Amino acid sequence: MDYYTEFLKKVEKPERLIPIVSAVLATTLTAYYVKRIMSSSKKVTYNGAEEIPVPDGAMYYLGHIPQMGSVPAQKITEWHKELGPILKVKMGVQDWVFISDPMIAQEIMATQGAITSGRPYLTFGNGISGKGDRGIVFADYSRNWKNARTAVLSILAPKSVAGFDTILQKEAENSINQLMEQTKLHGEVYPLSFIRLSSINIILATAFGLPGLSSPEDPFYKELVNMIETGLKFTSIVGDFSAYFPVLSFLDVIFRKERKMTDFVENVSHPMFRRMIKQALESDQDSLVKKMHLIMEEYEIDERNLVVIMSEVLVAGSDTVAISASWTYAILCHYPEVQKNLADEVDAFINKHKRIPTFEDRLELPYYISVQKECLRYRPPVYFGVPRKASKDVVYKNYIIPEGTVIVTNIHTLHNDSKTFHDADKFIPDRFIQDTRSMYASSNGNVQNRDQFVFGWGRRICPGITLAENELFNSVTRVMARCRIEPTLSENGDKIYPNLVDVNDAGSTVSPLPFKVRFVEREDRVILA
Ligand code: HEM
Repeated sequence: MDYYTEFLKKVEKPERLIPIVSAVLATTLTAYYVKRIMSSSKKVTYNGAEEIPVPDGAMYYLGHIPQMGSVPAQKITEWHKELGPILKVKMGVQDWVFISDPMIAQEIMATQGAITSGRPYLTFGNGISGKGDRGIVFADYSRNWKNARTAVLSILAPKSVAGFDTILQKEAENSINQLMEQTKLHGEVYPLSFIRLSSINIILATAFGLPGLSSPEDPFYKELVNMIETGLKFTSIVGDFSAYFPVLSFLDVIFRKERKMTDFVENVSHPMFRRMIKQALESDQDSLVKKMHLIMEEYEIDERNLVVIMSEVLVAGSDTVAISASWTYAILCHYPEVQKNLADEVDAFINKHKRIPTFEDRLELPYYISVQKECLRYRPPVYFGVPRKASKDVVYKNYIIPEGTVIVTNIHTLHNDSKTFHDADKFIPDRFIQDTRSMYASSNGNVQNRDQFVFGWGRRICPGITLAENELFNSVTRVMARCRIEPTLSENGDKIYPNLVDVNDAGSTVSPLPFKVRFVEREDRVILA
């Protein structure tokens, strides 16, 4: 928004815009002619290749961006309905290929993964924070990325995550206590900040071996949230517009884009992570940092790379889970009968085993498994995942996806496709009742039987699936054991339910609009706590 604010200040004095507008026009025209000359000379042709369908109305240089509205995935879903499961959209000067069919996604993103596992260049992720091919999330498909990923997987793989069970259970318990306390104190609670606190605490504990923070008011929590939000802003289209509209890159100089990003990285974010890594190494607790430290030399990870990897793990691993849990609570609030079934299932487990279930016991809770999968399907926390880039020309049937094209699976379309999910627009809690596979197993298994698409594909599939699944399991089953999620009440006593229709699309994540609910202690609970 900084850029906009500064831009608007200039708009208030239109005469100051004249040089900018003239430069845009001049550069745009030059770019147009250069591009025409280049595209006529550089075009690679394949005999018999068909054009990938392109929606109408692309504007010169802006492409389809002006048509996309505040939730681009919804527009792309409309285009898929009209043009089929694979289409090409102009994002500024970049070509993005969108895929809405699981079989096609599997073929392109996984089977042909050797040439589709790159990431597009982003000024912040690649040029400034991860410069020198460091990091994991934004790093291009390279030896450095492979080393970083192997190191991260050594602690996020299912067996390693089991070692964090106690921490995960304690955090879930703390979070529920806070949600219930807030409800008692204020009559209602806005759950996202408490859930977010819990998911940040889990990363602090597992990745850094650091103690959890007790409240969203904690200054360090606020620092971390600011760090996460600023990083996300810098990687969004608004924050990095010259990646999409290179002709406007001179505005970066005016708005000091790179300078701001560098200041943030060198003076705020990296120093903070260096401090956290130092604390982690001095702590008695086991952690991802300690494990990484031991294998850094073997995997050629230098000190700056460790800082980048750890900052990306914190960002990738906290908001995604918090938003998934928020959606789950928002949805369950609308379905008291589903809450009742979940509570009955958890109660039956507690009566039988005289303890609360843990993730290891998940097979005894098939209804919970189904409901959680359905919540992720019905309202996924991400629509585009993390975009990929073709590192060579990709051939799919009669189509060619040229080298350098950005490739995205549109989870919004895929989850709303009635060929993949019957009555896709309905919340059907027992949709997955026959399928108790873990999300990890389902995401990595045969695509024909796959029921999870939110974690991506192939070589770059999310390495945090089991941690995410474990966190959600502990939180949701514990909430159901202890309380009911109820709507808030207006002054007249009318019930106010969370909005499940409109979303807050932040680019990398899609969360519910801010909502309040009540976590009301169940009088018929079978645990006392
Ligand atoms: C519900 C929660 C989560 C969702 C929906 C999610 C989703 C995703 C998606 C779609 C990708 C891109 C995959 C691709 O390119 O095909 C990804 C990558 C990644 N995720 Fe997650 N994620 C979640 C939780 C986590 C957690 C808990 C962690 C770690 C603590 C994590 C760490 C990462 C990392 C490091 C990458 C980059 C992998 C790479 O580029 O090789 N994620 N995630």
